[in-house]
Amino acid sequence: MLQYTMDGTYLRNGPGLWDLGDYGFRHLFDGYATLVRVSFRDGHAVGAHRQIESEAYKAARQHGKVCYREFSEVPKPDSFKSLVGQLASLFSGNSLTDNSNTGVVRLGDGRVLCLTETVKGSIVVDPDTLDTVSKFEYEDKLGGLIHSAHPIVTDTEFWTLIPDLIRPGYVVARMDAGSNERQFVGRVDCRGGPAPGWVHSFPVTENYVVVPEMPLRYCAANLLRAEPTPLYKFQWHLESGSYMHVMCKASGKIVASVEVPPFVTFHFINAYEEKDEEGRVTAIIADCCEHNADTSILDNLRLHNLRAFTGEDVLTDARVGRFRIPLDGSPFGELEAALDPEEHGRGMDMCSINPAHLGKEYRYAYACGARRPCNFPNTLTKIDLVEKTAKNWYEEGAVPSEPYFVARPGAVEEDDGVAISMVSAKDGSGYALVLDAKTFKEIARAKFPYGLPYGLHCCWVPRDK
Ligand SMILES: CC1=C(/C=C/C(C)=C/C=C/C(C)=C/C=C/C=C(C)/C=C/C=O)C(C)(C)CCC1
Ligand SMILES: [Fe+2]
Repeated sequence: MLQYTMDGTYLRNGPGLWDLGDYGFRHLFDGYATLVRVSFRDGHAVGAHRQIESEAYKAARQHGKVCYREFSEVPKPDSFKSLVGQLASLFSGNSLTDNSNTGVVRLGDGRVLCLTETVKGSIVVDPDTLDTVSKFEYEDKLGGLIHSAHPIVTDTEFWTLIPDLIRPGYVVARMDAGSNERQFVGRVDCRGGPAPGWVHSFPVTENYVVVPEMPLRYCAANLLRAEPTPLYKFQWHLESGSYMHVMCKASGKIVASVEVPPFVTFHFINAYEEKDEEGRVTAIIADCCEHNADTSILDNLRLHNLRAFTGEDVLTDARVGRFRIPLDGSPFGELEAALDPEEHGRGMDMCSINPAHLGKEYRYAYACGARRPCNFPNTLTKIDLVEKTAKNWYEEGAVPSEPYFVARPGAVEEDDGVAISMVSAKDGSGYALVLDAKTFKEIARAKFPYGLPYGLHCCWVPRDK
C-alpha cells in the first residue's frame, strides 16, 4: 500500500509501429514513435497512447513506404539518384528521419520534448492529449545533424553532445530552461579512429561533463548504404582505442582524457566526483549499462530475434560498468563491474535513478535485468551499489520496460518513491506496474484494455507543475 497519492503523468516513448502495409521494419529502433501515458490521480490511473506525427511517420502513412533514413532502413529510390545527390541530401539532413522514437523529457519550462538521435527529430508534445505540438527548433548556429538521444535535463538547464563527423570530435553545449538556443561550451577532439564513437548518452557530475569515446564509431559509408550492415550505421574499431574525456562545465576545458578498456554502452546510469579528505576532487566515477565490449546486443534487438524465442539463452551478457577516471594526469582509467552481474542475471539496460542524485554520489539504480534463459531482458532490478546486491521482479513470460523512478513528494531517502514500468504480459495484454522502490514489491497494476508494443524511455510530469 502506498502511503500517499501519486498525482501526475507518466509518459513513455518508444518505437511502436513497425509495419507499413505489407512492409515490415527489421530492427526494434526503426519503428515509428508511439507515446504512452498513464495519468495517476486520486488513486486511479487513466491510460492512452498515440503515434507522434513526425514528417517521417506522416510520409510513410501517405505513401505506404519508408520515405526517410531511419535507424537501419533507407528509402528505396524511385528513380536513380546519383551518389552525389544522395550525399547532398544526407549531409543537408533532408533525407534523415525526424521519427522521435527514443526519449521523452520534461524541460525546466514545462515543455515536453520527444527525442531521437537526429537533431530534427526533437518534437514538442502535449502530455495531456499526446498531440504533436510542433518541431523544437534550436535557434542557434551550432548546427549538427545528430546528437545524443539523452540530453541531461534539470529544472534549469539542458546539456547535449553533438558528434562532429567531419573533424572527429564532440561539441558540448548547454541551453537554459525556457530557451531554444544552445550555447557552445567546449569541444573534445577524438583520440582514435576515423570518426567519433557513438554517443547515445553521456553522464555529468556537478562540475563536469563526461564525454565517452567508444570504439563503436559512426561510419559515413554505412550511413549511405541502402541495406543494413551488421553494425548498422556504425563500425567497430578496436584498434582505435577507447577513451573517456572530462570537461569542466564552467570553462569548457578538458581536465582529463584517459584511455580505458574497450566498452559498449548505450546508457550511462550516473556519475559523480570522488573526493579526498581535504575535499579535493581526485577522480570521476561514471557508471553505465555495459555490454562486455560486445556489439551483439544490436543484433539481439532485430525484430526477427525478438519475436522468435526458442527457449535458448541468447541474450548477451551485460553488467554495471564502473569507470574510474583519475584527475591527476594519469593516462589510464579503470573499468570494472560495480557488482557481480549474476545478481541481475547478466542482463542490464534501460536504467533510471532518483533525479535528486543526478551527478552526485548515489546508491540505487533501477534497470531491466535477466532471468535466463531469455532472448531479451525480462526482469526489473533494483541495484544497491553499496551492498553490491540486487532485488529482482519477475513474472513468467512478461517483458517489462524501463523501471522509471519517481520520488515521493517530500522524500528524503534516495529510494523513497516508486518505480513505474509498462509490462507486456505472456498473453499479449499490457499493464502499468507500480513497484515500491524500497522493497521492490508490487504496489499496484493498471491493466490496459489492449496489448502494448515494447517502449523505451520515460518521464514524469507532476500535476502541479
Ligand atoms: C535515424 C538515424 C540514426 C538513428 C539512431 C537511433 C534512432 C538510435 C536509437 C538508439 C536506441 C534506442 C538505443 C537503445 C538501446 C537499448 C538497449 C541496448 C537495450 C537493451 C536491452 O534492454 C543514426 C544512427 C544516428 C544515424 C543517422 C540516422
Ligand atoms: Fe536510450
